[in-house]
Amino acid sequence: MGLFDIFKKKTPKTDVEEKKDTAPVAPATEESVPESSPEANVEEKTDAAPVASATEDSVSEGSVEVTPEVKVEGSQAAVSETETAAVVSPKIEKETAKPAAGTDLTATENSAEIEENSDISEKKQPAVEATVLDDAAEYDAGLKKTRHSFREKLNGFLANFRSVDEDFFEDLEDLLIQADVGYNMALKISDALREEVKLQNAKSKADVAQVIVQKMAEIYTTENPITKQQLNDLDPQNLNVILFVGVNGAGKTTTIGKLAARYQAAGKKVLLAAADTFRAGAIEQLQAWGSKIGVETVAKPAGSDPAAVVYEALQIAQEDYDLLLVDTAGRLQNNTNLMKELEKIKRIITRQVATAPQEVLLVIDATTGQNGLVQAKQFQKATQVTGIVLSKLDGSSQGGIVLAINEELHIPVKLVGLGEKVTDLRDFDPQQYATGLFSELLQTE
Ligand SMILES: Nc1nc2c(ncn2[C@@H]2O[C@H](COP(=O)(O)OP(=O)(O)OP(=O)(O)O)[C@@H](O)[C@H]2O)c(=O)[nH]1
Repeated sequence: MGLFDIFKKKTPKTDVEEKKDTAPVAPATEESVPESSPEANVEEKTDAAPVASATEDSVSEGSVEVTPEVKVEGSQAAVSETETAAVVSPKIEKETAKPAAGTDLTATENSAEIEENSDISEKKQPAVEATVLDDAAEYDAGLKKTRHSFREKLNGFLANFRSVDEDFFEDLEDLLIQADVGYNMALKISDALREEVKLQNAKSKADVAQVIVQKMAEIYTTENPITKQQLNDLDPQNLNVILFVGVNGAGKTTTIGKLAARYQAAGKKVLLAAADTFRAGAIEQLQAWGSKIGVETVAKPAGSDPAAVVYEALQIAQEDYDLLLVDTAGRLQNNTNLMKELEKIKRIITRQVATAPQEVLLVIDATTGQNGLVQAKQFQKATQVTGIVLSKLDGSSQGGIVLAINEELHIPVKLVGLGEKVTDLRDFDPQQYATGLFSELLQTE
């Protein structure tokens, strides 16, 4: 089979409009520091080793209210005036939540108020409406911008072509760096191309162009250890938890919505936890996604301790759910606080369910280029990321980021976001990715 055989017949493309999240970020005040929240005072009954922060040992508070039918009451917990209940929205039909063994949960008065203030719980659950493209068509459409940008760069590069000499390879390295593959990867590709050009005795501009594109496609599909790595299968014995981390606006909430819809369509019972209590509007955004796809969301008011949200969500999820997806803050007062908070959330999850989180997914915005790699290294230290979600590939003009991630982070890209619709999430498939990037170039050369 020749290299060209990997390129299948192209399918019609769709344009995807890029939209930026403009929600304001809460001011970085002491009062808004979740770790210093006065809310937590129900003790976790656990044998686990003590942990750093005071609130971590007392993460749960107040009551868990499953709107509106089920109200779980406990009695022993002391509840301060500032405590608030977690709400689960949208409305659910059957009783699902009972306190986990050893956890005391007390009803509070202001849970009703939260419910009243939440327009989310009043919303209907419309069916998911997006048209589903097949994977190849989705990759093709989603990578349109990247493809065009690479073609332009390549054409610009080839316009100056005279002969295959040292200058040629230096310029080629620049081209690859501009395409975001990273410096080391650019050198590797350039070396591989040196060999290939010699091997194929490519001398004319057209021949050389063909070799470049062929080799690039090959690097994505065969030569590079980019393997098709999907999300771990759900564990049927234990609650599955996927923790989402990443900077503000990377696409965490959107990815959670898309992934929840996917699992739900596969017959899994999914619960969302709104643990980004820091950014104004983040909770409502997740609830809106939940409402849209008919999946319940556990939330507390803005400024609550995120660990408490996760704790209560775990209690509910352990009773009756297959999967809990946890949204986290992308920004706190500073990076140290953020990383500490993520570590704490992760420890709480593992303490409740020893096998969880089964996945820690770092969402990287493909349009942020090499900055994404710097962020990734920080998150990796705090949470041992198991996979990357590369969001907004449809809005990126530099497709090389996939190679850079592979080369520098050694964390598999597991999912890609190819648009804003609920169906615009795909398992990362290097072959379809390469096809989406280079097919047109090969056809037109
Ligand atoms: N075009 C495109 N837009 C996306 C994609 N994924 C997310 N977005 C958009 O990116 C913006 C930010 O996404 P969010 O999901 O809110 O990002 P976040 O990481 O949860 O942000 P914070 O809550 O601020 O931490 C939104 O406008 C999304 O619609 C994608 O794959 N393609």
